[in-house]
Amino acid sequence: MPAPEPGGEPWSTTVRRGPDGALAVAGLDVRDIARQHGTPAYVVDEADLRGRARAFAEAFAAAFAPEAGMAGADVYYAGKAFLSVAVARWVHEEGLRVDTATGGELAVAIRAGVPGAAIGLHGNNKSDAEITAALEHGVGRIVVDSLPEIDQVAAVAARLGVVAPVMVRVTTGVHAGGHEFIATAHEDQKFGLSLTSGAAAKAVETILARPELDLIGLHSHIGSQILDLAGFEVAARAVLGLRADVAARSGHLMPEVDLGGGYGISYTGHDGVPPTPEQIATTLAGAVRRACTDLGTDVPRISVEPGRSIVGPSALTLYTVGTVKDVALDDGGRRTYVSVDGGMSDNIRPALYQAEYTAALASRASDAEAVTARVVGKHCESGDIVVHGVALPADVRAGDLLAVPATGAYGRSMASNYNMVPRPPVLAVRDGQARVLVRRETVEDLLALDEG
Ligand SMILES: Cc1ncc(COP(=O)(O)O)c(C=O)c1O
Ligand SMILES: N[C@@H](CCCC[NH3+])C(=O)O
Repeated sequence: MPAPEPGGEPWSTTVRRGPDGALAVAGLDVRDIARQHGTPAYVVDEADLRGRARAFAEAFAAAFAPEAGMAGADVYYAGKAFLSVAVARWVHEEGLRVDTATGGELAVAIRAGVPGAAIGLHGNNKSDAEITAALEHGVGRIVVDSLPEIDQVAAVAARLGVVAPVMVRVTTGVHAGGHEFIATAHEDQKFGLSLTSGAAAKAVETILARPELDLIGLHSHIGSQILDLAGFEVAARAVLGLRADVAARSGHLMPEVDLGGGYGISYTGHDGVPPTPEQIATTLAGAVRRACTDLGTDVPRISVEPGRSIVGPSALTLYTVGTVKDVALDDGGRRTYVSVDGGMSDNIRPALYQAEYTAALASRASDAEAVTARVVGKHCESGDIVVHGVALPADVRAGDLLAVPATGAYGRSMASNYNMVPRPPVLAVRDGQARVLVRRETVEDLLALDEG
């Protein structure tokens, strides 16, 4: 199938085709972007990203307002999807907090000036150094992921003379998401503490007995790239049930519950309709309200941690076409292999999750007939595929620019230097101007790490 025309998903909101058929992002022609900054490049549509962040902030503020009988909500942008100083600043300016999963992500949020109270720290294997950095910066919450971590956080808090605000990450058994490696709440995996085995309740009890720790709530994250909201409702009911049980046993009604991230997006325009922030917020608010009524508890303050749904649709990757090769298929058909100047080092998702993307000729119009094309990278690996199958004009040739939309999440953040390929820059475009958020790596950067 061909890529849908810009003006709708999976393109970011300001992408358009100009009069001569070339794509522009926020009014800037992709040929100018390529001339000024080279390819491959991740091109972030700043207004689009800010708009998505704002839409989440507004939708959750409305659905969880005290006037709606709720106790408020916080939206944490999950930095693992993509984090840079500018992006952390933008999302914070738009009313979001920042969720970090490592000391590195925490350092970016701190560098961006995000106040500690607006930062959360996750991780299934946090180091003492990461916990220390988080507590020294006064983070609003550390999400505890295992029983040994309770002593670890308590020891660091005691050393620093602070009380650490913690949540317990609960696995609810709800399995959702695009791929097994992406789903995170079923039992047989490394994250969180099981609800059914009693490990989560044990963690709660242990934390309540530690004066160095303040148990602010429970956390559930069920997976990623989820289009159907039903799993979130089931998980919400499960964690709210545990919260009510704990209150009945100990008298401590935790003030907060985090329902995680994981909202799906459109990658190809043919892969289902993603929920809007309003749909997500109202669905979750309804589920929380109903569950708390049934359980006879007050509603908690709710938080969520979307990453992909904020940054994913906001960026495209711009590549230059190199070799084009026609191959015969066993069924008698033909496939055109279009090689681009990047590949699995800038987007590992097709190789890792069989993720589907689409692509469009970006630097010109063509009325050539369409051929079935596979867009591949330049790495020494036959699985180095950027787009498994897409209709492209038959005259696609070396020097053309190709755009792959919806690469803002888990592209640059999971990029590698496989084959000593330097990682592409991240450019932000706004009002016809591009600026570098993260510069292009050079071979010299890579050689600088090599001590000989
Ligand atoms: C704990 C946690 N929160 C938030 C996210 C963000 O997920 P997504 O980018 O799918 O919204 C993830 C990743 O799936 C996660 O593991
Ligand atoms: N990195 C994954 C999702 C995992 C999200 C983090 N828990 C992706 O590209 O889809």
